[in-house]
Amino acid sequence: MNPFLDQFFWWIIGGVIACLLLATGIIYVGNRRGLERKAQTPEVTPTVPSAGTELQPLEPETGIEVPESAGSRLARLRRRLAGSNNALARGLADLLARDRLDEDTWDDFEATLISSDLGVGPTTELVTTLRRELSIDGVNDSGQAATVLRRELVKIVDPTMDRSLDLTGRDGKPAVVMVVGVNGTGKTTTVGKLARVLVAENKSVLLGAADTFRAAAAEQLSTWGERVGVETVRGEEGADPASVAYRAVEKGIADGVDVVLIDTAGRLHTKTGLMDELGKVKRVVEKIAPVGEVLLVLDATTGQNGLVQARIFRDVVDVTGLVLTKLDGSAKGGIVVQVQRELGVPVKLIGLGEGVDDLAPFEAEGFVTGLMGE
Ligand SMILES: Nc1nc2c(ncn2[C@@H]2O[C@H](COP(=O)(O)OP(=O)(O)OP(=O)(O)O)[C@@H](O)[C@H]2O)c(=O)[nH]1
Repeated sequence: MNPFLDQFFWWIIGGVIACLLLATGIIYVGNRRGLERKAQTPEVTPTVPSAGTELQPLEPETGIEVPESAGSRLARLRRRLAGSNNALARGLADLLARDRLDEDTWDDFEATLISSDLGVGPTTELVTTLRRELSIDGVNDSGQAATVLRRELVKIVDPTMDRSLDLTGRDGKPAVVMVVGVNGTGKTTTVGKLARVLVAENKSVLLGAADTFRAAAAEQLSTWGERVGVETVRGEEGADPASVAYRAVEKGIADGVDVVLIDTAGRLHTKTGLMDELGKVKRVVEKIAPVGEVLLVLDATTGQNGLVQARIFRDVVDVTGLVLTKLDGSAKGGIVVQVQRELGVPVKLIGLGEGVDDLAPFEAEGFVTGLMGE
């Protein structure tokens, strides 16, 4: 063969092999990046609604979800609370089904209430009142006892407390709601769920990701917002949370939104520096708009520890309302009474699951129905 053609032939072969190697390399690197991205993707609150949650319709043109309407959400969550298979409901039902209310029954009854985190004080008070009421009326029948118990429980949960959220902005400025609490109690999830509730009520909302401590938190919050067409103001990781909160409220004022919801970083109530930082976030925001609500998120499953946290948060940021999360499947609902008494602040919202619309306003009657498993 002509040596020139021979050389040309080998150049072509070499070129083809080089191209193949290059292509394989590109595919390999691409796949690796994809896998790495997947591994780094923050743990976002599940987008799959929990059992019983109706699928949310999408607005066809924007891809934005339309949150569940208030009526349907409340009916569904009431059913969940009432039907929740919690130990207290079972315990009370079991006691009330007994033929006679003797001393042993009362002791078991007291133990059941204490194990639900109702606290020794409220339990003793409740049992004393019940025994007195039942003996005055000569009731020894479990059906009637249930009626009296229900009434007394509602009384100690206190239906007279004002549980409405202050969502009226002052001087034409947006209402500002700050959400605080220790790590992992459900702050970001609550802010996301609350944004959905407000959007469903036709309010314009802006989110402030003042949790600059955990990079994934801002991402998680933005995801919640994007799903319902709500913007999120974010800062760099490690940025001053007070400045992010300030910028969010500033933008909220400029955009004329109804409500700015500020998510803050989870912090241990025992860390003085972090608690001071939280006080600063509130003070800085209040330079431009009053903070109408400071919601303290407590995990219902943490029991007594929740009380200790609540006291310290109250002292630092003047808590105006409590959000009790993870009440689904928790037998510790009695904590509602203790924490309200301790702080003199009402439980305003309850979290009843990981589903996107599993947040309900708290109301004494419905809650007691749930406790009694009715
Ligand atoms: N079962 C149940 N899980 C909940 C509820 N609310 C929140 N969670 C879950 O609790 C976990 C923590 O929620 P987050 O919202 O990330 O908590 P956070 O307080 O913002 O966490 P940090 O930013 O680390 O302080 C998530 O897995 C949520 O899905 C609830 O009402 N019920």
